[in-house]
Amino acid sequence: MIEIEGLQKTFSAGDNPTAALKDVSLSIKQGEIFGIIGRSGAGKSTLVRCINLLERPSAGRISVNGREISSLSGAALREARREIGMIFQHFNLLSSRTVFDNVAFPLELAGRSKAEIAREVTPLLDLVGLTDKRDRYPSELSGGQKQRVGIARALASKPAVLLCDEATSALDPETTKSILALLRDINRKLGLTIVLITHEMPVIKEICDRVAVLDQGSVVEQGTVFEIFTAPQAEITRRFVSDVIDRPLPSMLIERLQATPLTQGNVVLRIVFTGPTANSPIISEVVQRYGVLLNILQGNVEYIQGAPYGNIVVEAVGQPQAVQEVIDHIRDNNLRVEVLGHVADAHRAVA
Ligand SMILES: Nc1ncnc2c1ncn2[C@@H]1O[C@H](COP(=O)(O)OP(=O)(O)OP(=O)(O)O)[C@@H](O)[C@H]1O
Repeated sequence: MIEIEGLQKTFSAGDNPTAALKDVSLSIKQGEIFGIIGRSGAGKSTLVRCINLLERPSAGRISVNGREISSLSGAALREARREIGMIFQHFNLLSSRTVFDNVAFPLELAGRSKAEIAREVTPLLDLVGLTDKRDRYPSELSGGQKQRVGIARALASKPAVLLCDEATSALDPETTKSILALLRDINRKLGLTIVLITHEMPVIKEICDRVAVLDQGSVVEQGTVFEIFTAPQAEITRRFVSDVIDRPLPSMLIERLQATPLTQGNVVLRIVFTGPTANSPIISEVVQRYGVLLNILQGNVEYIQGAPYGNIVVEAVGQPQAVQEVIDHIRDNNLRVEVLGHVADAHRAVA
């Protein structure tokens, strides 16, 4: 649905040009929800604005729904833009127009008759759950309701693609969830391709199918949301992911944790179970086979795209040789295991 090849964007303000995008290539499939995550200044807004040509690329090619848009201008560009809806962090509604008239606005611009407009707008208000607010003004709506108007307005032109520029960043967590659920619903009902940019990993985890990580104008990593969460490669991706799924270690454990082995001590391990390994009975297996006790200090299971991701921290009580065999055994079974440190054996940790 969207093909981006070698996209570059340099802003030349004064003597210091800023390379906002450096050779970005992405391929976004029809019907998927594709997330683009990055820190502030990574180039996310510039990228999404290039997709509908609100910004002109300095180099590279962008095609949307089979049409190369990077070379279009005038009427051809306006026509191509109708295929690309957009919603914004601050909604960008017209304050002097009612909910109905905001949603009707793009249809009025396209010269549609009053009867046609009423026929199109009414089901859209129903879709976003705002039928009872049709005659209200934006100032009378909550943030979540305003974003619902923004979504209905974007859908009025029947776009093939919906671009979401930090669409939930101004909303509280509960409203964010309801807007994300609405976007997922629209994606499924209409088969709409959605590109969502955010700096919030929980948003990616909640609804995206695939994700690209943007850092300093370059895509440093991309993959399915499950791949990115369970096996992040780039350092920045690891940080984004650990903010969401690695619970901080309990302070009582951090205080006891030492970097080097102790003569009378035990090893603290983090074991990560993903996908098919999440249900394997590895803990009871190693306890029986190697005679090492695993005292669970912390544990949780997350569900990412419906697949389990388990993460437990254990204190391994046993002979060093046997503990090493446990680590090797866990690795041989394709689970991730990491030595977090060592603790004295005298007290048992409580999490
Ligand atoms: N119109 C502009 N003129 C000059 N520089 C710009 C312009 N727009 C963006 N930039 C620069 O391009 C870089 C990328 O900015 P961009 O807004 O795309 O980042 P972002 O990832 O969306 O950040 P944020 O999450 O803070 O919105 C930044 O260094 C920014 O200062």
